[in-house]
Amino acid sequence: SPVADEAETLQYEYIVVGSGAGGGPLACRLAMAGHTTLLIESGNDQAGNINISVPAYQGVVTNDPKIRWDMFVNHYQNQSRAMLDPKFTWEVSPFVYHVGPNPPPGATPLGILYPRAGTLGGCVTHNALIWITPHASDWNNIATITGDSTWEATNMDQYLDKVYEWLPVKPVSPAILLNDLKLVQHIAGAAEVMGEGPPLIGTAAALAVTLTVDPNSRINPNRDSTEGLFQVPLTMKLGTRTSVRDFIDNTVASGYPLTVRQNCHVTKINFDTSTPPIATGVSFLDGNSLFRASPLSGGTGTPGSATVTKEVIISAGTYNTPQLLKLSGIGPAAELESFGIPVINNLPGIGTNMQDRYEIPVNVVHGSDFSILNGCTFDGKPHDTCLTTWENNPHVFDARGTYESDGIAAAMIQRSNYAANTDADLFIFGGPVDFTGYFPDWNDAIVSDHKHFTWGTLKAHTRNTAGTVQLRSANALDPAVINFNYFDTGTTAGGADQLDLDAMVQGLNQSRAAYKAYNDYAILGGDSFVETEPGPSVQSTADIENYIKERAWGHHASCSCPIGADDNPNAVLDSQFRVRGVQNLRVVDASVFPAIPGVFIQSPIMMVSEKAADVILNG
Ligand SMILES: Cc1cc2nc3c(=O)[nH]c(=O)nc-3n(C[C@H](O)[C@H](O)[C@H](O)COP(=O)(O)OP(=O)(O)OC[C@H]3O[C@@H](n4cnc5c(N)ncnc54)[C@H](O)[C@@H]3O)c2cc1C
Repeated sequence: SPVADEAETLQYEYIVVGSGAGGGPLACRLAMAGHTTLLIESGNDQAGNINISVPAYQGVVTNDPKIRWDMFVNHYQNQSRAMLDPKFTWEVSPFVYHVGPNPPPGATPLGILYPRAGTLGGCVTHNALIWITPHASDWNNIATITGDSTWEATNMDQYLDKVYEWLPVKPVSPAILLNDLKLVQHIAGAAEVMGEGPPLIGTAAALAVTLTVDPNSRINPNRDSTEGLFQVPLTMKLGTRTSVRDFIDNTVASGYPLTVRQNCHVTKINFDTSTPPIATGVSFLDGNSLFRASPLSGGTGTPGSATVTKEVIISAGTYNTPQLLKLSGIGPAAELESFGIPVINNLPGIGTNMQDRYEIPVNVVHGSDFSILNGCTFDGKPHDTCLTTWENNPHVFDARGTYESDGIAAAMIQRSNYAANTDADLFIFGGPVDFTGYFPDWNDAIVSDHKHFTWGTLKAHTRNTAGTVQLRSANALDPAVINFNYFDTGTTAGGADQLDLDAMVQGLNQSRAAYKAYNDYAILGGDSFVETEPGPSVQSTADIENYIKERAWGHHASCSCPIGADDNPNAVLDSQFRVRGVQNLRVVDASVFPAIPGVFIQSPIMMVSEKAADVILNG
């Protein structure tokens, strides 16, 4: 990259801030169309880092100091209530944490860890690789709200085709999963409660067929409402994570006019003084790991700036995009003024409407190990024989073994009795891990032994729109203050909180039913287990509800700069991603959705990224 004292001469047609699911593909498309494009990324490219490549290291990679941003969020603003969650975390000294009650004297309460990635490719470089495409209703809803028919699902389908031009998707081979008969027994139990009970004789063969059933099927007209047991498609190629960062690297290597400026944190969008104001470029700080959520932070960086002849596009993610807009003078006037930030445009919706899914596990512990995890230490050391197997074998006949899986074996997809429409709204994933959500070193805890199994419910189309992103200070290197305002402290109109809770209870009960059905397949030889989460004492609906309210988490935060109708004062963007009230400025990432889409979020974000490229290039 050019050095800082040349920065004043940096000029491009487009600047894209943030290289994740939203910004990465868009920057590539703009450059592939021949436009000089500057893609600015606070982190750097981790090419060659084994943690980003091995699918089974999806937990490990979230803890890699070169990549991770430790964001802490509030599920509840009332701290006594928040501390009921055993995942509640305290800071003992910088980046040294205490998790749970009884912190050491002087520790500072932080909240709940929300892993984020500051690296090329953004959170897609550290995520769990799961690829589930959105529901048609997600797109049709945006078309209805905005009156822009290009958002209709039938039109959006072309953008999925565009994503598949560069993104390979492949499920874990059933052969790898079916080697472990105890695992097979759990999958058989789930198949039974989903009404697909495999015959007792030939169970493994019957399940092998089930595990080829694609939840993203584009030939099933009823796909969005189809229930059952499914394979889990992953963004990988030849048993290796492949994703947005590969698209970016390939675009640069192909000679398109894409400049990636790494280790560069954008602090402000610059505007001229016309009416309406026109975005002219950005100010930034060059330096490694500057953002203070990075455990490697501490530097102050070298200032610089760049200008555009066409547009600035902000793709810094659900938390950082509203923060950057506010720091630049676009946002709720009172909040900006309280930090001494001159108001360019009073847009009250920025940093509001934030949404997430709710997730909750039912975990059990067996007396003996899952054999699929034999030799897997998840630490990259020489004794990690699963890594050796993954490294030393080509991707033929499933020879790379367990590590070409992300640890999730299968998923029950179900429509709860509380869904707002016909879409299946529960995704209940199962695997041989002890997963209870995110907290420091969660990646070690989930595999600290090889005896646990998790069925985890993920609730799609949640109704809570009460999340906020607010400035902590006027310093761009300070993380924002994030409040989700869960359940009864959030959206309650029409019983919204209770409907989400009811659906979660149903998912939890369905998980327990799958464990019960496990026993019907004892012929496979799996040993017995004891429930560890929520645990045998949590049985009444009231107790289950309390458990969910205390411990639920999410990891698809979105909707904090929503697209909306022209007459909606809280709409931040128009239907073409343009920030209202200013010119030459768009937002393209997880924050653009008015309502949280689909079941997993990376696919709708990448489809939005492809749509934005089309809108920008073709009007
Ligand atoms: C642990 C975990 C697992 C997940 N697993 C899955 C999964 O399996 N499937 C799925 O669909 N979704 C998953 N997700 C969610 C999904 O990966 C993210 O929601 C998605 O990547 C968000 O995309 P984005 O473009 O909005 O933001 P990001 O991917 O976060 O990208 C934003 C980028 O902007 C950069 N940036 C931010 N601020 C600045 C600035 N001021 N200057 C310069 N650069 C900046 C950041 O470094 C980052 O690279 C997971 C999330 C987590 C936390």
